[in-house]
Amino acid sequence: MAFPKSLLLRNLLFVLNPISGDIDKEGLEERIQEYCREHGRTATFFHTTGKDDLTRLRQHLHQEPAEAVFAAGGDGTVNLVGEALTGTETPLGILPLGSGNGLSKDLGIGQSLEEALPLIWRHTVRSIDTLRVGGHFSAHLADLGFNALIVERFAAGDTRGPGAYVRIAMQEYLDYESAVYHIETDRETFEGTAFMLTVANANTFGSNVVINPAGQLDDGEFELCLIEPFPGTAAPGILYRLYTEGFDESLYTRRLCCRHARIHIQGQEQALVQVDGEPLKLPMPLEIQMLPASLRVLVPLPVPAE
Ligand SMILES: Nc1ncnc2c1ncn2[C@@H]1O[C@H](COP(=O)(O)OP(=O)(O)OP(=O)(O)O)[C@@H](O)[C@H]1O
Repeated sequence: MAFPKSLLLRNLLFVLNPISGDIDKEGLEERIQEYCREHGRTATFFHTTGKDDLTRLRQHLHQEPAEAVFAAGGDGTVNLVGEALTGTETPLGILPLGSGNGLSKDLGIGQSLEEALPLIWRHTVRSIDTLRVGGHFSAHLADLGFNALIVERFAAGDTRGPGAYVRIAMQEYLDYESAVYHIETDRETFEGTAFMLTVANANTFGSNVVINPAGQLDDGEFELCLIEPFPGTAAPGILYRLYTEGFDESLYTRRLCCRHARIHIQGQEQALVQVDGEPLKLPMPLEIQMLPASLRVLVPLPVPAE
């Protein structure tokens, strides 16, 4: 089997998020620097502040162009770097240092620094689709409804980790009222009540819930994955299917495949939408546009067949 050749990318910019994943980043720059030196690469660093990062990163790249830019953080950091690079030839690399790291998992990137660092010299390049959700860039998953609410509550709280997420979900589930969604896509119209609706460019949440098992990051399409209201007794079965790639097998799920969509929630002028892990309040209707093959990403070389 012939392997695609890795690109010779010498000048690498690393975008470091100091707070992502509650991970101690002491010594991280030195480690990256040292690894790059060993492999004949030059590493420079850009630190996120949580304010105006996109504008600052674009200015930085304009003044000091890099041959690849690595997001060293979680999905929010990947979203930032992805937006800055979309529509350019410069590839995005990921060092997964967040709490969920959803896109890196979907791209088959190793989850430890040790496993991910070799991407700087050993990789193949894949062009993936990206989305605009209500004008906001999304490379991974966005959603409305129950999960968006939990992401917002989680972001507002001061406890991190999967335990806090599950605790908030259990508390909110009891009082949660599903809304009526009106959806128009380039192929069909749907109207009905949904517990949550995920706009999926990719497959899997950072929590390993597979919301869109058949979706592909480079097929020029995205999926709207709906979970309809369900009785409490059905919850364990739905959860089981979500963790075992069985989304389409449930009585309470539905998937619409499309290239463009407009979503309206009955009685709401704005709604909570989580986009690549960030909770946002966006006006209705919500327009979703696809930018096919708009972002180049570095992914591990395929493993040779035995
Ligand atoms: N220096 C900083 N201080 C405070 N907040 C920051 C800083 N830099 C970035 N941020 C914020 O970090 C968030 C993005 O974090 P990111 O998603 O990368 O990590 P995570 O939430 O731990 O991981 P994941 O999304 O994979 O679960 C954004 O809301 C951004 O505004």
